[in-house]
Amino acid sequence: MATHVEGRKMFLAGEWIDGKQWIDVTDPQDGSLVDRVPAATKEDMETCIEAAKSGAQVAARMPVVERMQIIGKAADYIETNAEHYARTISKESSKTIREARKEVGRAVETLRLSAEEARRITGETIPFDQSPGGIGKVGYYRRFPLGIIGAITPFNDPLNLVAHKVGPAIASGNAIIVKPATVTPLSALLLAQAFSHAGLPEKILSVITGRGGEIGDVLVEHPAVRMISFTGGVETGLAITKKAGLKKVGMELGSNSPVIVLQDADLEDAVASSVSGAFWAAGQNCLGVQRVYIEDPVFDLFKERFVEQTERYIVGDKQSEMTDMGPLITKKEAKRVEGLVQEALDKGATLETGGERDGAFYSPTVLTDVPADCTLAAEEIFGPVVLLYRVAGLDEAIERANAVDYGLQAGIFTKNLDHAHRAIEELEVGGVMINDSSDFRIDAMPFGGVKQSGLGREGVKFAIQEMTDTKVVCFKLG
Ligand SMILES: NC(=O)c1ccc[n+]([C@@H]2O[C@H](COP(=O)([O-])OP(=O)(O)OC[C@H]3O[C@@H](n4cnc5c(N)ncnc54)[C@H](O)[C@@H]3O)[C@@H](O)[C@H]2O)c1
Ligand SMILES: O=C[C@H](O)CS(=O)(=O)O
Repeated sequence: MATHVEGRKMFLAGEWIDGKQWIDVTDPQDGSLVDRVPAATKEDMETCIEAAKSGAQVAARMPVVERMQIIGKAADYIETNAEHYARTISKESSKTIREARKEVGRAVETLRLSAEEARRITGETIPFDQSPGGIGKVGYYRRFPLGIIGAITPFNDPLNLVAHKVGPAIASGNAIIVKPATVTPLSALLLAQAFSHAGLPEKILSVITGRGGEIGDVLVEHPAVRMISFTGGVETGLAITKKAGLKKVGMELGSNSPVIVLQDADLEDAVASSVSGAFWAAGQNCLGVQRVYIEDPVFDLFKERFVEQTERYIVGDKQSEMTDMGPLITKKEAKRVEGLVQEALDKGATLETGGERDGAFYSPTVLTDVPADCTLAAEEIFGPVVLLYRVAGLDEAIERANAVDYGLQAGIFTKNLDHAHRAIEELEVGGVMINDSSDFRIDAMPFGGVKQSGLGREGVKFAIQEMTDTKVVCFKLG
């Protein structure tokens, strides 16, 4: 039943603003109307940026203790209202209520880390007399906020990945303008609500809802915006970097994550971890396990156990405590994934399980014998599909794992330390998980990819470094 909704307001520079036009936010599992948000105009974005100019001055002058208190209060607010936040994530996105609750917990952690790291934004003294010209001089450097951060975020983690930008920005004395994913804006608006409740001064934070290209370009191209912090697909990332001009860009992009399972692995552990990593958030996970390279002697047993566990997944109503996996974000996305699988089957791949679509739902799918020229072998699937490959040994596994344009994170299951260290050295990724799948992250660790998976690093302390510049000070002694 369509619920009557008043429509949310967007958060422009500390004020809740109605829209002149609206965008429906619908539940991907049944198309029901969840809420409406304003369709911001280019003029709204211009207004936002103008307000952020003074917001940036206020933010930079905020004492660290005040930043810590406000961020901490926002975290408390979310924690107190955790179930409401989780229900909102689960209704507007693909996540089951269980997955959504975990995201809320992580967002609280991300904010608490941001409050902590606000007190650790330090510089250091530099011994200038290490050079002849520096004799009689002393000095140091400090870190200063960039000013205005533009943040553009994806649909799949609609709260925590916004917190990963807003928390560090405020901790480091910046103003920040968030353009959340068009299809999942509600969680970002709830984050703004938490900061509004926490007493964040006006004009420091804006959450402006609307379509990416229309208002995104204004944010990306405006010279007063000193960094674009983007999380999303590589095509969008490339479009943004071409338009951004002379400003910092942080790019957290796509992947096609590999996992290696050697014959000495704890097979049950490898299966359980890889199944979870493959189907979390219906595979709409930048760290999702997409390719598994299994050493020949254990391939058949691994495949048998992997398919068994996959077929136990309960797919259905996101709001049910029993459900393991929900829908993709739209029926169109489910059809895209269906087409990728069909292409592989047409080219000779074997369907071990799954391969069925029902509206926006696509069943957890396992393929083997996938030819190298299939799109899903090299590109990001971003859906609940995983490819199993038989390999002769570690050499072949590493070579094939690296043979794609992405490089976010990888996993390897082995008890052999030499093999683990070889994987650490030779896998072309931003993170290697030993005896875990690629799908592992804590919010404090440096996070990001190489090759087409991104530029720069997030993870609270590392995002703060990206969102600040050093300033050197030198005193010539009398
Ligand atoms: N590396 C990471 O940390 C990470 C995390 C989550 C998701 N992702 C990636 O994000 C992708 C899925 O998310 P998505 O479908 O929301 O990505 P997307 O690129 O379609 O959209 C991301 C954001 O960009 C906006 N946007 C779209 N076109 C734009 C334009 N021309 N100018 C400015 N903004 C524009 C969208 O409105 C949205 O807010 C996947 O590739 C996934 O791997 C990466
Ligand atoms: O989709 C990619 C996310 O960044 C992975 S996580 O949810 O932050 O672990």
